[in-house]
Amino acid sequence: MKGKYGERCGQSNDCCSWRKSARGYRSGASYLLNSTRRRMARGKKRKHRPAPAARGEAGPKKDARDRDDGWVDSLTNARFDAYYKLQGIVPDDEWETFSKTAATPLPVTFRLAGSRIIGQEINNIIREVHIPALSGMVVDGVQVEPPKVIPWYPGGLAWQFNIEKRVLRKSPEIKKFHRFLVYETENGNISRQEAVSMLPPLFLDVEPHHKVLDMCAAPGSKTAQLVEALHADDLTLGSSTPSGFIVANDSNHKRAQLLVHQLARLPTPALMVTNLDASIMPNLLDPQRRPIHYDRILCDVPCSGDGTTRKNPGIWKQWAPANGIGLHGLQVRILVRAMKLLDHHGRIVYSTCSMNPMENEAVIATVLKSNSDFELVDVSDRMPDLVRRPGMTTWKVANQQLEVFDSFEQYSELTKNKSRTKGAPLTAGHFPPEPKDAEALHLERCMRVYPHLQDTGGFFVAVLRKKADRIPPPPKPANATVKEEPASLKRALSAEPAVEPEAKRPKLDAPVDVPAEPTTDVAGATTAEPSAAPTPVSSEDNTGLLPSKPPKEITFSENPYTFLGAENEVIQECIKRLSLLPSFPSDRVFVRNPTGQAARALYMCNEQVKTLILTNDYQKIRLVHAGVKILEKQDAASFVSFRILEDGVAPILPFVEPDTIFNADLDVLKILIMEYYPAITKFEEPYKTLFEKLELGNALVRFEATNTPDATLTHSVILPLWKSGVSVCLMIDKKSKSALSFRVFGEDITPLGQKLREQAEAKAAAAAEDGEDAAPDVELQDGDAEVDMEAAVGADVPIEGVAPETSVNVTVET
Ligand SMILES: C[S@@+](CC[C@H](N)C(=O)[O-])C[C@H]1O[C@@H](n2cnc3c(N)ncnc32)[C@H](O)[C@@H]1O
Repeated sequence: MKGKYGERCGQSNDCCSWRKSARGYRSGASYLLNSTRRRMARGKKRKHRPAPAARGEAGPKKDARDRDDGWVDSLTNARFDAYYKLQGIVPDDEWETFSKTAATPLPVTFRLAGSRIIGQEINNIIREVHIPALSGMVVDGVQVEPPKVIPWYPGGLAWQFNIEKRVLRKSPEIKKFHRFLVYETENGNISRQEAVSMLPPLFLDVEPHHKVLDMCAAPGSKTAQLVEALHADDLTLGSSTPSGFIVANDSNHKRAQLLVHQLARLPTPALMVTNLDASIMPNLLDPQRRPIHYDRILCDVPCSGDGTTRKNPGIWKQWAPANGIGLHGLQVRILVRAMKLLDHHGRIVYSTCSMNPMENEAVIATVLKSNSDFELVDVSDRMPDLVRRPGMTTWKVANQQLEVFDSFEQYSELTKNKSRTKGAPLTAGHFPPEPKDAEALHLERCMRVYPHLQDTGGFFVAVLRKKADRIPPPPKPANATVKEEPASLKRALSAEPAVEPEAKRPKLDAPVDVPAEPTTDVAGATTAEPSAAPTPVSSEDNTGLLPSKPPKEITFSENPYTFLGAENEVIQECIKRLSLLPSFPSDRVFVRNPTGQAARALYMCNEQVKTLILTNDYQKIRLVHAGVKILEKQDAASFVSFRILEDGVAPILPFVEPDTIFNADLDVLKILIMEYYPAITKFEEPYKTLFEKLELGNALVRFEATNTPDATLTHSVILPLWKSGVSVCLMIDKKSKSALSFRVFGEDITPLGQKLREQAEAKAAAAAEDGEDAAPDVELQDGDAEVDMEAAVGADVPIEGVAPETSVNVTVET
């Protein structure tokens, strides 16, 4: 949140408020409104507190943006009000509701993620088990609203839930629902995401064969939706290999790593994660060294985030007109670069969580005026249940002091003798188009969503594509060499005239018409071996607000990507030991370490990602991740073998000799869930003998769909197992186990679940003895689940070095 505006967009849970816990980034799994309420309450307290001077204290050092004025008052900001009233973003008679809603906490929203089968199953559990249990409930005299389906989200797969911690503490049914949500979120089957943030990927219409670029992707909630769309044909996520791919990019290295971490919940061989400045995103090359053009590009750009005040009350304090003005330049450059990278028949979705026309329509108008090949797509017939307002066709341009300028010429005239104007300087691009131009641009085709329309955050979405009559006929057969782009093209978006004359461009705003172009050739390495020194990605500050400082992160120290090849002896060994079919795509398996040896983990990617890795220098494209980890070396006491990781089951399954997968029943599953390493003697026949006869090492076990009085498995699942001398171990992540346990047995019967229950019971008993109300159940909030589970597992030393892995998701047989 601190510092760069480019990183501050306020998409809260799915974006900037993912906080770092002791072990890493918190997962955002809290389903309570308490933290927001707490912050808001703190804001309210401050409001009534006398000023430090009045209390005889030295006041805090003031932030540069609220130094001058007294515009800010906890959950309101008079300048925000004045600015948006000036813009007339809502009719006068709606202002009150708009502004009140923008200052109240946001309801919790989530969507079913991952695969169709599991998504549907979990949705059914919500509908059939939890909604009835939560309906008609009254806590402390207050009627509790059960979760509601978000009406515009396809398939009824997204929900909204308004619940306070106070209420949760008092109701076992809500506690149970809360825990269910936490587990399924940890497991990647539910994504807690702000409702409006779900919109851009829906309008992008990604299909499994598409080449997709997500330019500003971290922390990745929208990329996750794109991954799901790419795998739309799968019943289980990852059970097919899409022919398309996704390049997910973020210029902030830490956030790019966070993106990798988040996307591990949705393992796909079709993913690449890069760490580049999107405004100068280099071309990836195909094997003929032609630039790749994408079918779909998402530009969810860094923004001031003033649509997220309901989740980030801090925005009230920081809000100032200069924020949007300063970001405009970077936003234009990112979108211009996207237009350059788009395939003729492709589409771009541009989005912000800001309501400011400077960051929205002014950006769209600027890029459309500079490139008449593009147009806004009319999507008004899509998602009819989504209440929205059309884009603004004109707006007011005001500086930090809310002085309004009629035109860029007037502004230039008034400021020409001033060596420095206060706040970010204005450019011609900030001003609305002439009415006649505005009509041709169809800015009304943009979409605006305001908080009060359907109890959400504020959001902006625009869909762009090339005009049909500007799409050139298909090219002649490709020439093997790439023609160097003429210098003029390197400087400008296209042959279109510049947006504004160079002389008029204020120095602090990066030029919109001359986006810094990368060199076309980023190729070079044909293997994963490093071939070039790390290249700085940008000399610009990525906030777009201030003159550039040297970028902090110019080094790149990722391991190379080395494809092993079918002849590799480790691959041969894996094929033999894991009973893989001859069709197993050995040529798409790679390792990531400096030596190129199959030392620990093996990864798999699809054909397209492989080609891109081999054709482009991974260092120059700053490739931080690709594909999915499928196999990992397991050092057992008597032998060393690779085992199939949980994430690897779906991609490997089509290549496993079917007869080697054995069936077991839910009693077996129960034992495998209740204990980490149950002794073989604990199983009834015929499984005891079956496990005894099983070869040491990796195995796959199938549990068929079953309905018994105590347990329900709605679809068949295949899970990895490890057989050691005297025990067997279900090799799935502890969170996956808990979630599976909840789904099948109705409660968490894992060792950790048992421990948490005992703790809760002990607390309740102690409280009862002291004559207090029953203590709350152990709560799993942001990050807590991870830490608790880790602690519990730490006590359970694995037999023969078999450690539960950290990946997620169960695999469904298709
Ligand atoms: C609005 S957030 C993206 C949210 C993301 N799409 C999601 O749904 O989770 C904007 C992101 O842009 C990144 N960013 C800022 N400047 C950038 C640039 N020049 N190029 C690429 N990414 C940039 C920030 O690090 C931040 O993660």
